[in-house]
Amino acid sequence: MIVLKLGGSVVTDKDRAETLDGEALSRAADAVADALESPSESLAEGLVVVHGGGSFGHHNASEHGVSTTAGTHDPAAIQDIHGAMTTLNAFVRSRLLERDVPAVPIHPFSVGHRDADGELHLPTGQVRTLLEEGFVPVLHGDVIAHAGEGATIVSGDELVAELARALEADRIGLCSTVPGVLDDDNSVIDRIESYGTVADVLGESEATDVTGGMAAKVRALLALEADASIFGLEGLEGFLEGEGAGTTIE
Ligand SMILES: Nc1ncnc2c1ncn2[C@@H]1O[C@H](COP(=O)(O)OP(=O)(O)OP(=O)(O)O)[C@@H](O)[C@H]1O
Ligand SMILES: C=C(C)CCOP(=O)(O)O
Repeated sequence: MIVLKLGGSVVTDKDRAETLDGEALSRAADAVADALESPSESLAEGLVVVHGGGSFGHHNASEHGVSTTAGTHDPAAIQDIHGAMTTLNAFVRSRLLERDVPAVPIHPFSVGHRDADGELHLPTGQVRTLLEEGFVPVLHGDVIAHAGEGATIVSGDELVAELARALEADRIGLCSTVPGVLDDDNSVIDRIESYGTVADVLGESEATDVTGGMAAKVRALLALEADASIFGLEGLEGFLEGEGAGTTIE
């Protein structure tokens, strides 16, 4: 099966609070729908979609001083962040449903937690069952219970890594606004095998982002068994059809 992340920076306008990039979201939804109509070998075993926050969630988290490690005990802050993310989740699912993709929601705040060491625990029995029943589960970066911290942020990238591990994904794709991981000359790096070789070019996101931008993505993906790809919207269709796209993280 395939775990696909639609970056928040792709499906939203990251510079304007709570604003969708409707055109980009439609393009992504079209690519998913087309691929599911004549699925490649790995896609035939199912697709889990995770989306990030973009201009939904990051602004709220930043305003409340909440990150992946700094938590809050304020229920209003949790409502703000979770509410923004569930709103975006409804938009993403409705675009997919309009194209007959059987998208259904899973909200990480309701099912997962971090322990006192910050490690993420995410039950996946419901994801597996929904996949087996022919659905496309759609998860999202969220606020999440955190022992000793109240609640912190879990990024879509962390969820992708956890789902890929637990469900033994065949392929993992992160669709972002960049065509891949870029080197000093802005050329796409083909393959990354270790963090050390690319650490100097990896940075944070250019927009408000509490979860670490490209550096955090590469770190999370390097820890996985299966190869993962980071690519732009133009690479999504090809990736879902089984082709290589953007940067491969081994
Ligand atoms: N070496 C690099 N190559 C490519 N992008 C980089 C690099 N270093 C930093 N970046 C930044 O990382 C961003 C991608 O990370 P970002 O977290 O914004 O993506 P996303 O997953 O699509 O969005 P979100 O986190 O909202 O879901 C790029 O837009 C770019 O600004
Ligand atoms: C900020 C929140 C709530 C979600 C972050 O998810 P990401 O955009 O995948 O990093």
